[in-house]
Amino acid sequence: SNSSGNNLNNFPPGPPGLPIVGNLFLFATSSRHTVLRQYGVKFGGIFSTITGTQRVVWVTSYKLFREAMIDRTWGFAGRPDSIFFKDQSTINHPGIIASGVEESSKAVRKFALITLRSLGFGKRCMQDCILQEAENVITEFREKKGEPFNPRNVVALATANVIASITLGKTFKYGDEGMIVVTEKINLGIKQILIAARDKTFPFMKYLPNSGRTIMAEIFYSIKGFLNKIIDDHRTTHVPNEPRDFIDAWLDQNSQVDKTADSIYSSERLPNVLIDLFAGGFETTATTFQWLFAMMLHYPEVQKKIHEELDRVVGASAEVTLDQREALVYTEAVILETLRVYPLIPFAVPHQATEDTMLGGYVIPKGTQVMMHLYSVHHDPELWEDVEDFKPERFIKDGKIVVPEYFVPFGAGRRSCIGEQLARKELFLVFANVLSNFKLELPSGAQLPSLELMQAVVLYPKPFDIVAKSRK
Ligand code: HEM
Repeated sequence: SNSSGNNLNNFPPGPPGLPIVGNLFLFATSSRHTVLRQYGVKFGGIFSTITGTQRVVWVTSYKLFREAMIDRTWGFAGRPDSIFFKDQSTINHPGIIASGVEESSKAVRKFALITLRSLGFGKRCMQDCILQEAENVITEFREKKGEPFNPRNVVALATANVIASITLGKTFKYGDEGMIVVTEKINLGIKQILIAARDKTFPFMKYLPNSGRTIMAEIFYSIKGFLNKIIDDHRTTHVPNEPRDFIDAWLDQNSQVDKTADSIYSSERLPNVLIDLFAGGFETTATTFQWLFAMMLHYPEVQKKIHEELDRVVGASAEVTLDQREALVYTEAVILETLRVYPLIPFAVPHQATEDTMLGGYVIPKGTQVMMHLYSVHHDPELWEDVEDFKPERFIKDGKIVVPEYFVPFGAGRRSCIGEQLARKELFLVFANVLSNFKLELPSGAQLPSLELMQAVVLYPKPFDIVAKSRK
């Protein structure tokens, strides 16, 4: 097989580009998701762009997304080196998000998936951790006493704490060193990714001082220092085979399952895996809450229906738990519809062809970066009726939730999100309990939250304030 990456005889065509900057202009526009979708329609669900020296293939139709992620199994399960910041540690001991398809990486991903699931049923039950954080959110909202506030920081802390309790066995308060590390530093790192990767896209840039790389190196150093202290504490308090959290589970796996000197469950790898759990799970979930709140302000009739359902199923005073999830059909449908309209990682995490692989009749050479434009799939008028409307009912059939296979906010296949179950439980428990306690309103005189999509790896809304009126 041709692995040189130069086999362009049967490569997907694309819009014409300008020299050097190529199709970079495409991504400068704030409506870039609409632009990408339109190119997808024009070129039949797959096209290519050029930025600097890099050719990128874009998949926009569900049919080809499915072919790439499901039918081709490992064919597109790689990750391009260029877009991630890598130092010696992440190259030799990769975490999860940027790792390739070596057996060790597959094993670590599988271990993380199984461990997240089993911790959910264990002593430190996932539901208890989440309900504790929902309680904190409600307390914070109540303390605003009906004054306008930006809900972002409150839900961000709650979301970070859910992951912190499952992985590190502890939670944080505002201003804690830990809170700053897990929310601000890891986030700053995500934002620096693109800057740090510049010199791969434009090779001449490696001769310029690259502040992105320096900042990333510093960020990683301080995050790891912090995590290693927590890991050391675990080593002294850890009881074998009674994992309290993800770190304990890792230590068990290292000492009992894999005794080899170069264990894949090594101390060097653990902080990199933990960082990826925060990087994958924090901003995504926190931002979904912001979109949910924005929807409540935009569609008061939707909020009214949720309140009616909560009052009918749960009653006025009780706490909402997972036992009621199946009965709270409309509330669940609102969460699904929000994720449809605002898929938080609109082009998933970049993929890479692991070998020359067929897709849509084209040959995608080994090493090519391939992007799955989830946003296009979720906004395809041939799949979704009244595609531009916010319509939770589309997920309800005969009084039950029905999720079509082309609903893919978590991706699909070998590299799909490992936090989906956790995220969906968290979104449900926190959102339902907040709405059970409050009616969310627009501050008087304020404009409705903007629904414009900010330009970033994650789909952020512009900041907005809400008023939380107590219902109890
Ligand atoms: C609303 C919440 C979330 C959304 C929308 C979301 C979405 C996604 C998407 C689209 C991907 C990339 C799939 C691909 O590359 O094709 C992904 C990967 C990932 N997510 Fe999530 N995610 C969410 C929450 C979480 C949570 C709570 C965690 C962890 C506890 C998590 C951990 C990860 C990890 C580790 C990966 C990388 C998997 C891999 O590379 O093999 N995510 N997520």
